[in-house]
Amino acid sequence: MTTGQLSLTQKWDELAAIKDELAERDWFPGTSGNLSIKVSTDPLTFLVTASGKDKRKRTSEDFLLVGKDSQPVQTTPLKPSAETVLHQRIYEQTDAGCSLHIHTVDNNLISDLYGDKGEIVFRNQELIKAFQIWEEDGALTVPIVENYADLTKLADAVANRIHPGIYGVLIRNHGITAWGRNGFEAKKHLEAFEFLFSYQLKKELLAR
Ligand SMILES: CSCCC(=O)C(=O)COP(=O)(O)O
Ligand SMILES: [Zn+2]
Repeated sequence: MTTGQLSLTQKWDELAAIKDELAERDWFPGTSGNLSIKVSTDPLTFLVTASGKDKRKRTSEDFLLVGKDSQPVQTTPLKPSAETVLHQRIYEQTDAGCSLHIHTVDNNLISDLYGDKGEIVFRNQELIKAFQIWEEDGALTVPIVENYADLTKLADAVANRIHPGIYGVLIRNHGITAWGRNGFEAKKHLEAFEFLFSYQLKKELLAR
């Protein structure tokens, strides 16, 4: 086995373990969601989930390796996730090593309730420290974009909202894509986002 193959196997196993953990949380309803992990930077290659699979199951066909143009690097019967181009743009614009996309009731509700504002901002929440925000008056912004059917347009909309300090973008009535420098950090960010969304929804319900 070459060093390249070893690294690919390690990345595969890392992404498979993350997929299992997110599945445990029931974060892949109806085959939704897609995950990726960067394998090389120059040229850009990353493992991404195959499209339309039940992401709760672990199989040898869960992921495939794609390149900069979101196309498979080798001939394969597998189709990359329909949303692979979003992962590609995130790797191109950030130092992300892993990108995670899930649909939950909480992230969909937040994306719709705050969609007209174009963002939701969290303050006075201990969990924003998961994003390295340590100041007492610190704030975490999560941009919200419309759910364009044209995936290139959607990827452009997401890419346009990526700036320093942004670690995830909500897609209205669709889901969230969150990233981090590696699998651990991407999952930490995703879990923190979902906690904050759930808190906000419960707070708003209690206030009614
Ligand atoms: C059934 S969910 C609709 C597609 C989607 O939004 C998604 O996250 C899953 O698409 P994929 O091609 O990655 O399976
Ligand atoms: Zn999706």
